[in-house]
Amino acid sequence: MNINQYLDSTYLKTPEQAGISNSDTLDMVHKLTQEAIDNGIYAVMIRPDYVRSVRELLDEKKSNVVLGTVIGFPEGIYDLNEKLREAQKAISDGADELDFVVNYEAFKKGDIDKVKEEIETATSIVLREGKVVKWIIETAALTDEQIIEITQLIRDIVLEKIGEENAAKVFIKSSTGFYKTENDAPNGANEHVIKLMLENAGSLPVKASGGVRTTEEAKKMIDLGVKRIGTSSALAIVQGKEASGNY
Ligand SMILES: O=C[C@H](O)COP(=O)(O)O
Repeated sequence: MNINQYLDSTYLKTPEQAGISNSDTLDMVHKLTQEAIDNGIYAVMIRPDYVRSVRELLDEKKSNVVLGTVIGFPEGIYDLNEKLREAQKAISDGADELDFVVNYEAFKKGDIDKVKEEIETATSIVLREGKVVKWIIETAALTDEQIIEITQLIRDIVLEKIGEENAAKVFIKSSTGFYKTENDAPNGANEHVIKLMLENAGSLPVKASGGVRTTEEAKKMIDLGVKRIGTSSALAIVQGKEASGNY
């Protein structure tokens, strides 16, 4: 098992969240990218603001590290047009993969038509551009029943409306890593929620993200059947070190 090829190495904090300047954030993102190049990590996952610059760096280094970004991050509540504008810009800036936060608040309120529309429309557009799409469902905000229901909803839209031949390019992803739970309870990927997702995703691949910190945890996720892991501890994972999140 080559764990490195399962990893999306992420840096998703805004300068304000990290308490650093925009240019220091850009330096962090470039450092993350160079580490991915040097360690054969599959992808880097960064905020849309930095896509163009990282594309230039990857092209300059003739690297085939995949470039991913996040859309509607982290709350998922932007309306569809705003998400599509952000996605189109990210694609024209050079992103290969787009991780959308699903409007899980609308889903929880029962506004299923709104959620269906964004999944179907955005997925079609991203696939038409030849890119990969991932839907972040934010498991920590959902009950088990809701995790099952939204996983099945994404699966059914893809299989029935988009086409099974595209299923491998549409991931269902667990978490943003930014959701605040009461008492700082774990808010990301864990065996229980990942199993629920895998059992209900059909032929769609699952990406585990949020709180994956060690090589052992990463291996566990791969053994369960995930096809990708999003983590801000990618370097520690490939080096077999304990981490509290490199970034
Ligand atoms: O999409 C990936 C997540 O933001 C990673 O979360 P993490 O910082 O807990 O590893």
